Amino acid sequence: MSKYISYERLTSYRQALHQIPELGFEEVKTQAYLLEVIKKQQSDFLTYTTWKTGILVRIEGYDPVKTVGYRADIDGLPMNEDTGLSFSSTHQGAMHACGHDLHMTIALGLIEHFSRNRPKDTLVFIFQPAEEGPGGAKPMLEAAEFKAVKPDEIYALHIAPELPVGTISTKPGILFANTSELFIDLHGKGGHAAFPHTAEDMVLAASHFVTQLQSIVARNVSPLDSGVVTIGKMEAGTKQNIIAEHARIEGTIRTLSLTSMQEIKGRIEGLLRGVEEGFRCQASIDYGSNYCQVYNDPVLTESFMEYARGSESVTFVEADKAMTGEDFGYFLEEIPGLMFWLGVDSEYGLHHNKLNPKEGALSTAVDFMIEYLSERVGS
Ligand SMILES: CC(=O)N[C@@H](CCC[C@H](N)C(=O)O)C(=O)O
Repeated sequence: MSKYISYERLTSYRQALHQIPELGFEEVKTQAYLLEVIKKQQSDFLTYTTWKTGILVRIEGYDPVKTVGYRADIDGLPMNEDTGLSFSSTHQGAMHACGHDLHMTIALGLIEHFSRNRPKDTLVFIFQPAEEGPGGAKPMLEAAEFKAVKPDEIYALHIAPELPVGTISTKPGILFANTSELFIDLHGKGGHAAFPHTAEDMVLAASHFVTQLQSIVARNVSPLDSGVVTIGKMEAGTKQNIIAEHARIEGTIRTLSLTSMQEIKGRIEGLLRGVEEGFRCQASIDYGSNYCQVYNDPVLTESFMEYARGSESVTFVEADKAMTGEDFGYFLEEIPGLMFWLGVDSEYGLHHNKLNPKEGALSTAVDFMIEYLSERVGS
């Protein structure tokens, strides 16, 4: 139960949004739903603009000297939901498996509160598309629509399935890693399964390459540093009795420093040259989109943590760094602020097709952020 907003309304927003997950920059129904709720607020001091499939909502303070921002990401992931929930995704091949349905709902709850309780300073709520890829934060920051409402400080949260409901967690400095997507194509001469000596097998080449990749973090990244190279998708061949002429490997690289990112990319390119030579094929590499680290402003974060420790609405736990990526890092490059984890207690984690966050976390986040933002903007 929320102290400030109807819990039934919060869960109805969340369940409606959960049913219509859309991929990055395709969030058309999501944007329409959010606009429908925003337009219902009937506030004289609330205005909004759209940018691509995103929305910027401004609640003008009654005596403003600064603007405080709150960002929610709005896209889903390309996967089939397997939760069995009555409000499961109605979009085949798409799911809110990273909690953005909760992120949006919490922002709607905050908008509802502050559009009825006018703050002294101005608030801006940012519904940002394409966090999972190709990245909406960077182009949004460059857009005139964003520059017109650019906040002086900014906040965001991310659900944490492993933390209990009622808990929030963060730390000053680096919270999330630098990321780079990774797309590799291998092309060779295909052929008949019965005549392997006349062809170059891209299934075999790709398999060797993926195995070799594991040596990079184990043997090339300092044990005192951190790195991740994960391959999440591999496709090759067309039929069981045809030697594959093409393989595609898709993954992601995560590091805590840009130097390690460059080193890992250099090693991947070196190993690929070996695969080209060893398996008589041609390789191409595309790094897709890259996100900078999420670096929480030390001063704001220390004061946020002190506030959270004294709050009756939450239990605060200091966080460790995580190798997750978030394009909220681009907002933090330009605007002081922070991101924090919100406990949602799900047996299955982020990016799992059975992820099932507990909805009680909506009240925790809405109540805590109403109280914290009220401190920041005055009432
Ligand atoms: C919080 C979270 O899960 N974020 C995503 C961000 C995706 C980054 C990029 N598209 C990539 O895959 O490298 C994550 O996977 O950490």
